[in-house]
Amino acid sequence: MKGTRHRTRSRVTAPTSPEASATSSDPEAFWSRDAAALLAELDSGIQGLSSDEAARRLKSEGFNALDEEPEAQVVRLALGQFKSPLVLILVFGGAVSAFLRDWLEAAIILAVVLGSCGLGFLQEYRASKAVAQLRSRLALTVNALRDGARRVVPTRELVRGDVLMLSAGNLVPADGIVLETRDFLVTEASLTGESFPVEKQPGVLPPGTPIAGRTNAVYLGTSVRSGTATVLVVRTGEHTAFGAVAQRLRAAPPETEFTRGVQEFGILLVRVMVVMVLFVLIVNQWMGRPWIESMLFAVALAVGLSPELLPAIVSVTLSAGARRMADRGVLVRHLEAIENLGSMDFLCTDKTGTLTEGVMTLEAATAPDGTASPEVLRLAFMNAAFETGIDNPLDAALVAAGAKAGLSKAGLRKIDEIPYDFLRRRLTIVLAPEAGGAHVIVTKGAFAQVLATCTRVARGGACVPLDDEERERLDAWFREQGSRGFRLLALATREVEPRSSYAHDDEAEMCFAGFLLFLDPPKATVLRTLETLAAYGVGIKVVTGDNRYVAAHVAKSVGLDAQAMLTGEQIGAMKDEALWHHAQKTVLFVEVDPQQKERIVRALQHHGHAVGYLGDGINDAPALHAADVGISVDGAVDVARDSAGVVLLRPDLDVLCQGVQEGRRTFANTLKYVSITTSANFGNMVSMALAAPLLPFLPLAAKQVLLNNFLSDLPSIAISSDRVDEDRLASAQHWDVHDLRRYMLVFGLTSSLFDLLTFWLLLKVFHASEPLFQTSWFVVSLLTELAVLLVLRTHRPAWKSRPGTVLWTTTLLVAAVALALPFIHPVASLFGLVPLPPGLLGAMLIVVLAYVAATEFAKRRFYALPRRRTRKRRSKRLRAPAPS
Ligand SMILES: Nc1ncnc2c1ncn2[C@@H]1O[C@H](COP(=O)(O)OP(=O)(O)OP(=O)(O)O)[C@@H](O)[C@H]1O
Ligand SMILES: [Mg+2]
Repeated sequence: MKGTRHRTRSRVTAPTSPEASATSSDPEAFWSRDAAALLAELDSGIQGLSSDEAARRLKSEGFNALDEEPEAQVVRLALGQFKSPLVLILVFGGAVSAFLRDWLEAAIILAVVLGSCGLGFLQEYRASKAVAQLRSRLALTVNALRDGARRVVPTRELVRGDVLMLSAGNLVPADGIVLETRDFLVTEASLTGESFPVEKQPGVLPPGTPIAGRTNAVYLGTSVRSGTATVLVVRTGEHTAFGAVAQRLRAAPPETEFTRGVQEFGILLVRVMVVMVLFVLIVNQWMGRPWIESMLFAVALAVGLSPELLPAIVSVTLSAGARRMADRGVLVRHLEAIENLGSMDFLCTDKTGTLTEGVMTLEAATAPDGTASPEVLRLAFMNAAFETGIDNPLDAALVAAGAKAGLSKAGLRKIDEIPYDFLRRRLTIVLAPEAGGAHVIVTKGAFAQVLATCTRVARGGACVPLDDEERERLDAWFREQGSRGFRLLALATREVEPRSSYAHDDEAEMCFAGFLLFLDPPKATVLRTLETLAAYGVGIKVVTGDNRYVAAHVAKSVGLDAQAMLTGEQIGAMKDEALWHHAQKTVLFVEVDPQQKERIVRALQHHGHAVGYLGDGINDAPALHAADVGISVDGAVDVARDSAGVVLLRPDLDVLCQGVQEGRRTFANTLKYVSITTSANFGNMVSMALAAPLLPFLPLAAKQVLLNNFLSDLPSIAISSDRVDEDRLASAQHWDVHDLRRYMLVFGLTSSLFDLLTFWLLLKVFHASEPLFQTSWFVVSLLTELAVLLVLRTHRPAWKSRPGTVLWTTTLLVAAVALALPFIHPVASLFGLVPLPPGLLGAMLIVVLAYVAATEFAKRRFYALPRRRTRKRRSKRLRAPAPS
């Protein structure tokens, strides 16, 4: 199932030909133009625009954004309310009444249609507003040159002619041409489908170059994998290559397990409805009733069965959940993510910043033998201070420690930089004295990866050959410090003859200079949080690029089993089948690269688990994307935040526990609405269909059906804020249409049984006339629908679970209206209701009470039974075929 979803997504993001639209909207093919000419044409310069000019352009060109105009959104939402065939049927019914000059009937139908559409619209509109507001709190920014200085500018406010500085982890915010690059690799999978990063360099290309070959241009929707670049913005917003595609994408949002569940369920309902409506129509015809009246009745029935507020309820419930989560510091970017958060049963997490504080301090800079070394500190400081890649806590700690020791960049010049990447796991800076002289290559990085470049080792101020014995000694020291909880980097250097540029193969024949020891202690609260998550049935797995020793130390100190470990090397050697098997049992995945992080997530999903992934780096992006719910933190790089469905405003796992709870609560309430209203409606349908041939008249007039339906919907809306029992929050929940069908049958038919009893009482005992019969049933069916809501909202005995305040107050209110309506004069006669004699009313109330008791009993049986069944279904899930 997960596989399908992913396929949908990747298809959605890999359009066939953005090419055509890109060239047709702008024939000038900017990749074939000289950078200087483009700058001149866009009236810009290497220093960027002035802020006045940028403001002027923003006014005339519009925002650099692909979102819909607010007005268009309102119209789409409003029209969406009439999309349902049921509403159309109803409108048709109203038109027929009008044609027959039955103005009152027509007006009532129209009022009900507008009433429920209006209600649906209002709720959905508020929900979408809330989501938009939440999203805007995560607005992206970019470094741009304005007034000749580097400024942080919201990407929405970029205009043609802006000059940007992009670095690893950034999302490319517009289309443009690169003016200057440094090992600048861009992932363009969203545009070209190519998953390997492409290197970009300034240049001029033939106009006919296809988009995948335009190595001098960058495009909105792609992301920077490594290195840095200066970029001139040439096209923004809808004029970008991605903009043209995004128009098409908006029509088809990605399908999730949740939306698919809702759809499947809708189809089931439509089927039941068609059968019943036909049955009613045929029977009424056969009994020779006036056809207009019976058609209106059938139509009203159809409307009655459909949970027409479902879309509104789902979005209201989810957005109410989203708002509550936002108050607790969890921002939801896609509403469906809430449901997925609630169903998550494995959480994979990065180490730094989630399990640990994420604020590194440099504890020591040592020579290879472990003695303190100011020279190693100096070199490490230079490496970190000249580095221009993504901001990271290791480099920040080195810069801070160096500054504290009085070091500065003065007197040195950077010749070149070989940026950090997740496969090499090292970062190289080439330095030279301002005054001139030999170049020094300074490399720092993960121990094994730095040692691999070394053939010599520093000893007593000189470099001596590195033999096996010395390697063994270094390794032993590294292991020892790691197990003590130190995060460790190695440093190596080499002097070379001056050259203008350097490449990867210059990281060779280096001299091992020493170690850098950092401390990043585990968070104080993590232990408790992990225990809470475990109590919720969420298993924790740590997935880190860091080395096994320090990872094991951290894992142990937060109470995880550090024995169950797999290394990146082992995973690399494993076939997928083997990984499926091992991933479940492993707690600690160490020394893994970004692709392996993704493989681990997929391996867990293969067994039917709903997997959450918590991470903050570019190296986490593929895994975040693959996970059922990607979770990132506010300070994360753009790419990670953009791949995530949920963003934690505080980098604190405790917030996450609350998020899981909130997700489960939201999901439980949505499910309550769906299961309760459909079983109640289903019961009513069956009763009416059966009653049609048995009764001398229609059990309810069409307008009464509609009013009844409208009134019973009111408390349903309050379900979104209902309380949820503790025991329902204790385990992950899944959408299950089979269960729903069974639910609908059991409780629907229970209600039908009592409806038939009511019919019998009314006809045979009270010999009720048509208006009296209809009024009684109007009141009874409304009261039973309300009562059943209070019974079925909990798995416990109804009296042992308190409903939410809004829910019980609206329920009482509507019940009062139901009882009073037949006595309120003009309204009652408008809807054909008559006052009920006390004896009849009493009898009806007894029926309602008996019905409530029966439902309570049926509920007990229903939830007592399925324990065995649940386990069976779960194991079926486990055996589900492989997602690919
Ligand atoms: N700026 C840097 N300079 C040099 N080496 C680095 C730098 N950043 C990371 N490394 C090395 O690469 C290793 C892997 O880092 P990476 O950021 O890929 O891990 P991660 O999976 O994000 O780990 P974590 O779980 O700690 O966040 C680090 O342990 C470190 O040895
Ligand atoms: Mg990380």
